[in-house]
Amino acid sequence: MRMPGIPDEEFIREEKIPMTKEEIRVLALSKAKLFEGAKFIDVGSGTGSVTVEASLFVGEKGKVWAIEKEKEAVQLTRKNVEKFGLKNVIIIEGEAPEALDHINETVDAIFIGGTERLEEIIVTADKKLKKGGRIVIDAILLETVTKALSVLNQLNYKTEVVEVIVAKGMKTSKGYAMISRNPIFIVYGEKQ
Ligand SMILES: C[S@@+](CC[C@H](N)C(=O)[O-])C[C@H]1O[C@@H](n2cnc3c(N)ncnc32)[C@H](O)[C@@H]1O
Repeated sequence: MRMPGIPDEEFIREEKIPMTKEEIRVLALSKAKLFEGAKFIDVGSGTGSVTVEASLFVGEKGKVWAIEKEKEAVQLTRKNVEKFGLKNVIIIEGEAPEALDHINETVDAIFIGGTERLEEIIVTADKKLKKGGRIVIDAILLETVTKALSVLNQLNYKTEVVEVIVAKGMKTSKGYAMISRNPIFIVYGEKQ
């Protein structure tokens, strides 16, 4: 088991594919309440950074599905999964919610970083989630936050939202300058 918090520099990156930043991954996976042996779905895997962190944390007895609709991002997820030598990851090229139908097991937590068609994704994700499991959504837009909360509340989830504002120190000749990371919202709900 490896705790989340891999430095961003350790991932293979591509400029046009956005990555969930290290500090946000740590918080989001903590809100997902992952544990060793857990089953986890990453919707909109992008670079694969969340998939990689989750895979290392749940370990060999756990399982991670990475869903991504863009071919280039799928390839990047695959490169990072290979770089970290992960054997418990299944990559699904396709668009959620339909791509979720390729998963024939119930899981312990679902992370949604790709928020196109969010409402439909949450409703389908709910059917794949065990009771007591969590759906965690990263959002930049206020509208995404209100939509996520509204759908989760309609499904009777116990919901929370946090706004995360992080600044990371950059070493300069005069000392450390704190450079802001984009603020982000993490919405999460627990299935009752
Ligand atoms: C903000 S990025 C995710 C970043 C990712 N967590 C990472 O760390 O690299 C959003 C990704 O979700 C994908 N996406 C958006 N909506 C999707 C959907 N409905 N189904 C599958 N992928 C989706 C986009 O193609 C994009 O790669």
